[in-house]
Amino acid sequence: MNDRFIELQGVSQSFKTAKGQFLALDNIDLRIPKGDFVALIGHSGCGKSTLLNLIAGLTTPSTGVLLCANREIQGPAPERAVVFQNHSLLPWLTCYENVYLAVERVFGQAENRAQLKQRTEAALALVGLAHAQGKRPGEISGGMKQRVGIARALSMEPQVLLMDEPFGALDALTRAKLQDELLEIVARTRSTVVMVTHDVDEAVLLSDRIVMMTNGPAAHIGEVLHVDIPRPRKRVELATDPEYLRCRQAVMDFLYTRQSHVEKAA
Ligand SMILES: Nc1ncnc2c1ncn2[C@@H]1O[C@H](COP(=O)(O)OP(=O)(O)OP(=O)(O)O)[C@@H](O)[C@H]1O
Repeated sequence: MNDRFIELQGVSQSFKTAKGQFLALDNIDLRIPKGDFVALIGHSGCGKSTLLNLIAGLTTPSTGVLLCANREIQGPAPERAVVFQNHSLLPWLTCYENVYLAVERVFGQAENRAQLKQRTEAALALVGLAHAQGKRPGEISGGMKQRVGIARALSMEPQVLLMDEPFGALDALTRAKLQDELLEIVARTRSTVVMVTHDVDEAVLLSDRIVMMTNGPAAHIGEVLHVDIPRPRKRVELATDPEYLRCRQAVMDFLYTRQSHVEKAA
């Protein structure tokens, strides 16, 4: 197994603000093995999205280097697909067309229309939306929209799935259902996943490792917790699982005892 599939070496990120330079992330070193599910957790404003955007290649670090599969990350690429909290679908296109657009961009040069159609339909079927492919985003629920976003990301056959609070805007029941679906999809696709979340239970349920970030400014990685719960994981059984409870307690302790939140202005 490639235990440094994604690697961050001495990564810092500062932003220019009206009050001068603001150091958001300070000297982050992190290795993510291929096939791992990693959650980034920390208080609001600590720099989770900043870190995810760097891995996505949407921004470049002020100092340090990021690598994916031994190559420097120098911009966005289909090998690293991103799912945002607000799905970011094009409202005038159907679910099918939203996914097809991504499929065409990645595979359009090499494949014919029938193959692209097959990829699009397979991605929508993977998230249980075969029946809704002709609907527009305005005609489906928030959970369905988020599924289309996930289908669009998976349709590109990314090596890495980057998710920024993908279920943050959903009600608790829909969220639980999508978490369970994501567990199944990731088991099938063996994707490497990096997910930003505020939710301790979500982090423990889904992850192999939980990267716990200190409060900013100059946030860094406080601790990395390994979650040794065998898969497949069943949420109902986990409620009394000693390893689940241990991990949950460790994250709560980090967040609410060792990093209790103090708002700091940027
Ligand atoms: N483009 C920018 N310019 C200036 N400051 C920024 C910029 N982007 C982020 N920041 C600052 O960097 C810090 C980290 O922001 P970031 O959005 O990464 O935090 P987060 O942990 O994802 O927060 P949340 O959980 O609330 O989404 C914050 O203080 C934020 O104000």
